[in-house]
Amino acid sequence: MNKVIHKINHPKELRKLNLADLPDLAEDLREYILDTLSVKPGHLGASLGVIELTIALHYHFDTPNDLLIWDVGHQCYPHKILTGRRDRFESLRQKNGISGFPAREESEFDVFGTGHSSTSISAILGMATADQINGINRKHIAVIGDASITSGMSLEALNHLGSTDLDVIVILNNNSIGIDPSVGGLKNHFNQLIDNEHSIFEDFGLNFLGTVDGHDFDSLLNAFEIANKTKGPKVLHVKTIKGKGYEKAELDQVKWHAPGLFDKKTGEITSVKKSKSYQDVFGETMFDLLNQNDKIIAITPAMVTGSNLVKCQEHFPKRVIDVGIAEQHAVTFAAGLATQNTVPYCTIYSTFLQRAYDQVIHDVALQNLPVVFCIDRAGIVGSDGATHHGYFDISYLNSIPNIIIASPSNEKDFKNILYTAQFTEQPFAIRFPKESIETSEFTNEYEKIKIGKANKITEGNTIAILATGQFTTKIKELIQQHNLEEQVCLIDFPFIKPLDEQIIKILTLKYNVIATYEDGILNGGFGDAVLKILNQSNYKGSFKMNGYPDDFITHGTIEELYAEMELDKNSVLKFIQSYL
Ligand SMILES: Cc1ncc(C[n+]2csc(CCOP(=O)(O)OP(=O)(O)O)c2C)c(N)n1
Ligand SMILES: CC(=O)[C@@H](O)[C@H](O)COP(=O)(O)O
Ligand SMILES: [Mg+2]
Repeated sequence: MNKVIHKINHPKELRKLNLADLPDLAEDLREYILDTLSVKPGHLGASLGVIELTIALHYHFDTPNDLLIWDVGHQCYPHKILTGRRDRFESLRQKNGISGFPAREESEFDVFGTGHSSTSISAILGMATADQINGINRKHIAVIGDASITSGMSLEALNHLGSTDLDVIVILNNNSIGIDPSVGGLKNHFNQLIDNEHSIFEDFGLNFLGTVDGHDFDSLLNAFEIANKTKGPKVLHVKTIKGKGYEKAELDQVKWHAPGLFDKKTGEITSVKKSKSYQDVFGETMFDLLNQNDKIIAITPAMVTGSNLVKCQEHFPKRVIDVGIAEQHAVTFAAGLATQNTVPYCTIYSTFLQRAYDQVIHDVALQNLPVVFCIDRAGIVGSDGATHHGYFDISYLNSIPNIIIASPSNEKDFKNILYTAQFTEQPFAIRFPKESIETSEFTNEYEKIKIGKANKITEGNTIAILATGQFTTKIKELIQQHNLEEQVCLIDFPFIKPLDEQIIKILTLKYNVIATYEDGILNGGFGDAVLKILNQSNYKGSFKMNGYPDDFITHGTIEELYAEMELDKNSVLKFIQSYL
């Protein structure tokens, strides 16, 4: 307990340390983060890379009065530990524990909630503008990574910032990598940035303060002194190493971005892979499709590994394109591809696709272009929490004309839907969760699936349940486990749009109880679409919609969060039994 880290409950105490104590504090922080993350999985590499930077920032600036924002926020663990959350750090990303990202409701030091990249410069500029209007004089600092600063929002904010006289400090934390190796023309520019050479930042109208070693306290603190004396908006280029101080994490920065459970001593990653996942099926199938049809092009906005496209990219380097953290660009880039006799599969996590909503409408659906959207992490994602759950994609896509929305519940359907999508002449969205998948015999004989058709799984007489995606799987297992085949009529909807209206109308003639299950927010979702048909059919029975409430869902395990929303298997069973 006599370590330096145990003396710091607030940056005020940090600022009392001698400069010579800071390396020891950095060592303590590194060990503490490694010890914790080895048993409580989270984002490791980025946090290890900013330990010295974090200490120097809280040492030099008067936080929380001076405002500090961490872009993406996955690198905020040293920040959280130094700002009064050391003893809660072991609850990281767990239910009722601290979030894995900065969160305003969690601490006055978390001045802006992050999780999606490239928001920090816009937000800090907003804060600095407000302070100028309110006559408040303090420092405004945004820390943003080399991949995140190339995103559209960041460039929009830099352009605006350059037109102001605000004393904002943008710290570019350049470790030359995103989750995967960063891409784009600016990467080389950043890596060639040295002190007195012209930089792109001056073109934006910003002061460029030069390049410093982000692991050297003297260089950092000296640079902050210069920043304080430099009027107007400025950029400091800080070079860091992702995973700094833990050899395995430095050597394999992609894997150690978020390694899961690991043995700190041996560096062995001990997380056990569960059964086959939707992501496994997606990666396998995309490989087949790219192999079968040389017009197919897979696009990912900086999530090659997360979207399971590494093998595809190795084999088809010209047709698996990482556009960087640029979801809006990814969608309209796909739209352009679709106009010229190629078949784009635009692969974006549900939560990140939110950033490209207008592009889906204006550039794809309005022109009825055949872009295939592979929407991964649809539904609850677990410990990443509210900023990363795929809540809204059913709702936000359901209201767009021309678009097909598919939601497969098993391996065979998933493969055949991905296969079928290449032949359709309109926008085609396929959503799938971060879950294990119901495997099916598949002889690699792909076949076209009938779009819009629902499938009857069981023919029970008492209650009709209409489900989609992973809820069909869950409920099918429940019916089998509890021998409810006679009571429950389960209908699987591999397509949410167009909806199989005919089967719904037939159900209204036979069942007094109809229910829907979907892994998405109920506002404007699958259940709402079914309700519209029931109303048109003048259905008099009882109808119950099951899905996410009109709220934001926090972090925890997927099972815990579904139990909280009464969408876990026990709750579904109770629901069914209440009608028997
Ligand atoms: C809008 C958005 N797209 C994608 C992601 C997924 N993501 C999280 S961290 C990351 C890479 C960030 O790289 P960089 O900005 O260089 O920061 P570093 O991890 O190197 O500190 C990505 C793509 C995200 N959080 N937000
Ligand atoms: C910080 C960030 O946004 C990504 O690292 C995200 O957490 C990836 O999610 P998966 O772990 O589900 O790929
Ligand atoms: Mg980086």
